[in-house]
Amino acid sequence: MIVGIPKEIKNNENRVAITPAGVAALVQNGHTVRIENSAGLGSGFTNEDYTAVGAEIVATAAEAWNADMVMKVKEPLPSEYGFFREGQILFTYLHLAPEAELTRALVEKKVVAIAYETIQLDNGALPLLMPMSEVAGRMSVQIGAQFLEKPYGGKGVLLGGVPGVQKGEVVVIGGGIVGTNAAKMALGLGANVTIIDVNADRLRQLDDLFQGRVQTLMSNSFNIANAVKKADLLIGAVLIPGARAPRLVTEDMVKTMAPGSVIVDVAIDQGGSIETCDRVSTHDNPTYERHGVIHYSVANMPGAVARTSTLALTNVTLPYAVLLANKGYRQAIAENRPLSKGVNVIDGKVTYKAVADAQNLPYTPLDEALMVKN
Ligand SMILES: NC(=O)C1=CN([C@@H]2O[C@H](COP(=O)(O)OP(=O)(O)OC[C@H]3O[C@@H](n4cnc5c(N)ncnc54)[C@H](O)[C@@H]3O)[C@@H](O)[C@H]2O)C=CC1
Ligand SMILES: CC(=O)C(=O)O
Repeated sequence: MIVGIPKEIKNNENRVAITPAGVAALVQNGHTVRIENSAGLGSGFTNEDYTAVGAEIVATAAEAWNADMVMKVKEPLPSEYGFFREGQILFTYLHLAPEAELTRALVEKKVVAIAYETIQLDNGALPLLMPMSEVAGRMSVQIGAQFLEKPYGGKGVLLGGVPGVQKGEVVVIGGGIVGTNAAKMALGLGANVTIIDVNADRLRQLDDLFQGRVQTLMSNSFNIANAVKKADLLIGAVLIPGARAPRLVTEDMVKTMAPGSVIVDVAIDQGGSIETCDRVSTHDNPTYERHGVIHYSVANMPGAVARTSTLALTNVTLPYAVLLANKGYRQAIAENRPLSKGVNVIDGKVTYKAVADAQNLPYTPLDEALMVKN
């Protein structure tokens, strides 16, 4: 199989979908890997690092997209839709729920669109989302701490306080991977931390994990309103896999926050969990203000720490890429249930229910979509 690796084009997206170790594994399995010129530089990998293990370097995006399987990091942008072709495997983060235009293009071009973020183990874990959620969760606190500083427009609060002075209040909504990693960092800085989740068992686990050093709260609008009011730093970290993020923090709640407080809505890639996070921001221009509160809603946070993120991401994507390349998508998804959950669009049909529901499109179960072709 020919595997294509285009250079990422999203704002400040410095990650790349494959490392030299990944190229070596695919080449050893008899595949051809085409990498767009300088695609790895943002993560510290040169063309020579790739050619040394058998990759071909191609000059243009069109040549990298001319492949049986295209591996990327972020969702394709409109300038890339023209490269799609029928039956091509696209293996990347897609976050289709808030992306009507991209979903339409994948359906129309009959791409086999496999989303990293919906590959799911039988225990519910999302193994290809997890490492980037670890990164973004950890980053959310360092970013929040920076924007709380006066020169960055914040209220001038040090999250850890100092002896004799109140600590900062960090409120995290969603106690999964992002939320847990945010809490670890916030506790490390010495802040007071509250985690809100809808899953009572998860709250129990978090209480055990942090040995009572975080305040856990059940997610409901009463508890959220009270917590948001006192937050110096509010972090949005909820997820319902594949679905548009639930809007849990209303504009009225944001109005109760003190001026110069900071919101980091990590869940913006699924449409955002805070009503006033009404746009996706970029690393170039990451913040905007609503009701005196600084809002940060960058959808590719890990792209800023690309070396760490590329290594962490490709550790988990490579085994699935090798499986897809060796067996072809039909056999690979028939044999591997977690991988089959990653299939969002196939043969012009939306096969992930939460995506179909979010887009008001017909939903076709994967078995049915595959049967039609047989
Ligand atoms: N902006 C960025 O650069 C990045 C964004 N993300 C995004 O961060 C979000 C969170 O990801 P993970 O932590 O990996 O997900 P996760 O599945 O590990 O955790 C989500 C948590 O949200 C909770 N939840 C669901 N509905 C809720 C509600 N109504 N109230 C309170 N809690 C609720 C769940 O019980 C779960 O504990 C996702 O949208 C993910 O795509 C992840 C990495 C990078
Ligand atoms: C998860 C995701 O969308 C990212 O790492 O950019």
